[in-house]
Amino acid sequence: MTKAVLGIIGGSGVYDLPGLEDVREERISSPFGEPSDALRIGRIGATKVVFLARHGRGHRYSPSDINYRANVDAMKRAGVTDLISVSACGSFKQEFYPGFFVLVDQFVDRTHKRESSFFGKGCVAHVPMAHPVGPRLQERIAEAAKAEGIPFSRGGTHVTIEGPQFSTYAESMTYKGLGYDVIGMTAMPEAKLAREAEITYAIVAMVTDFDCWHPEHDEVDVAAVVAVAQQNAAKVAKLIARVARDFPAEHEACPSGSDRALDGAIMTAPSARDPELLKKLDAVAGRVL
Ligand SMILES: CSC[C@H]1O[C@H](OP(=O)(O)O)[C@H](O)[C@@H]1O
Ligand SMILES: Nc1ncnc2[nH]cnc12
Repeated sequence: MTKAVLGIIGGSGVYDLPGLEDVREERISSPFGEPSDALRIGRIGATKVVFLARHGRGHRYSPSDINYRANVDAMKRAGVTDLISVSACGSFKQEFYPGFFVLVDQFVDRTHKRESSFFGKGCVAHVPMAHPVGPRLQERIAEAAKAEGIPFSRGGTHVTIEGPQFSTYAESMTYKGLGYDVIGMTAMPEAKLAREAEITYAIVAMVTDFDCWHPEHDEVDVAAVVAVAQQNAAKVAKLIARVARDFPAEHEACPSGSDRALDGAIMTAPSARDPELLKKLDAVAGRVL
């Protein structure tokens, strides 16, 4: 039995988690580098909750500069079993308007400048990613959104671009034509790393704009994103508080196998493994190493 600990990574406009009680700050150092900020560790109801501002407080890190590995590793070290990512995104669908929450369950990774695995030379692993979002965790978010009267939809594909620039019109039309639902700059490699760390992952994609494809809306800019993200912050806090209050004491087994993702995933023979890398993997892969 594993005690459930809920992790929250807050994105643009979400640098704190109102409602978190008995809070202490902890700077967790990771062998993969510096997390974006100190973890804020507290509780909501009976659930232990660990909050991290993805870009750091004051929004210091651009999507390409965030140390995603350190962030996820720090969450793992803090005991997080279930991770909810809160992320601002552009929309490719008329019905996903600014203020709407999309509980996406698929990702297309178009990033190219980020460390996207804890594993590598001296310890090679391949985890399954077909179903990157934990359906039970997502169900809990959906139930909470319903109870709080927040307009949301379940399912959808998120394309993660490198940024930091927003997309060109041609890119935007291409993603829309491919049937993608929303666009952001941070969901990948976060979701991949959570899977490698055997943390169940779900994402609340908060629509802030229509990117630049929509004939009746101005192209996206930071002011528009920030204005909507700030309006959404209170809704997000209510949503997370509800999820946390209703969270089970013990981690629920994930139907996608996220909590057992490393079973059989490591290819490198024990005799060929690099002891230095194994040391760094103590938290992420300690269960199987
Ligand atoms: C401020 S606009 C672009 C920025 O906002 C989103 O951040 P996050 O996913 O952390 O909420 C987007 O991915 C970009 O990083
Ligand atoms: N249109 C957009 N493209 C990429 N990231 C975003 N974050 C918020 N809106 C976005």
